[in-house]
Amino acid sequence: MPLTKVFSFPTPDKVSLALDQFLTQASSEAIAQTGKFTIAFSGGSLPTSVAKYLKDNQTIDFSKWYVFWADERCVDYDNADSNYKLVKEEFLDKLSNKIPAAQIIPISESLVNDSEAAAADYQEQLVSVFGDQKTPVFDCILLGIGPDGHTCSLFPGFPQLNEKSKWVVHIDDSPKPPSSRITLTYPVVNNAKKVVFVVTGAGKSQTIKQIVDDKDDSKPATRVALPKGTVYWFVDDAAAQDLSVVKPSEFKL
Ligand SMILES: O=C(O)[C@H](O)[C@@H](O)[C@H](O)[C@H](O)COP(=O)(O)O
Repeated sequence: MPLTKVFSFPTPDKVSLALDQFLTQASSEAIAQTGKFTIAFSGGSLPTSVAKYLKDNQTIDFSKWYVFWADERCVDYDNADSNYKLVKEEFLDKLSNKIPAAQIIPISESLVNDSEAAAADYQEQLVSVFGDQKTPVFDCILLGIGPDGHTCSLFPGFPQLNEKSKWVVHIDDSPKPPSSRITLTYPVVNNAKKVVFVVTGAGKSQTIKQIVDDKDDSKPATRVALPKGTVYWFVDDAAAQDLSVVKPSEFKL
C-alpha cells in the first residue's frame, strides 16, 4: 500500500524550515547510499518555498546534487515564465556554484520552439544520469498542485496522463499558460523514492481534501502513488484546513 504522510505547519515559513530539515536528511541518506542526490523541481510557488532556508544550508554536500525539472515551460531561459530561471534565481544562484554546472540539467534552450524535440532531448538527459536500462529512480521529486489538481504539467483529462512508457512528454495546449511545456510522466514520478507536495494557502484546501481524503482520481495529483516510496505533503495549516486525516502534531521524519 503506497504510503502518504501529511505534515502541516502553522505558517509557510515553518513549511520552508521543515523542508530544509527534510532535504538535509534525504540528501545525506542518498549520498551515503549512491554517491549522489537526484532531485526534480516544479515551478510556480514551490521554488521560493523550498529555497527559503535550503539556499543557506551549510550541512548538505551540494556537490553531489543532480538538479532536474519535473516540468518546464518551452520558453527561453531569460523568460519570466521559465521554471529554470525561477529555480536559478531563487536557489541555484545563491549556492555560489556548489552544484557543478554539468549537474544542473534544464530543458535545452535551443529546442524550446519544438516541444516534442525538447521532451525527447530531456529524456536523453535523464538517460545520461540514470542510464537507459530502467526507469529513473529519483531520490526526490518536488511537486505543486493547481486548483484543478494538476501536478507537473499533467492536467485533468489530458492524454499525457495515459503515457506508460516515455519518461518525458510534451504538451502544446496546456490550460495553464504558457501552452507549450515538457513534463515528467507517471512512470517516472511514481518510481521515485520520495515525492514531496509543497502547498500553502487556503486557496488549495479543497483541492488537497479531494486528493488526500477523497482520493478523487480525476485529479492528476491523486494518481501520484509510490509503490516503492513515500508521498509527503508539506503544507501550512491554511492549506490543510479541510483535511480530515490525522496530521502529525509535529514533524518527524
Ligand atoms: O510549471 C508549472 O506550472 C508547475 O510545475 C505547476 O505544476 C505548479 O506546480 C502548479 O501549477 C502549482 O503552482 P502554484 O504553486 O504557483 O500554485
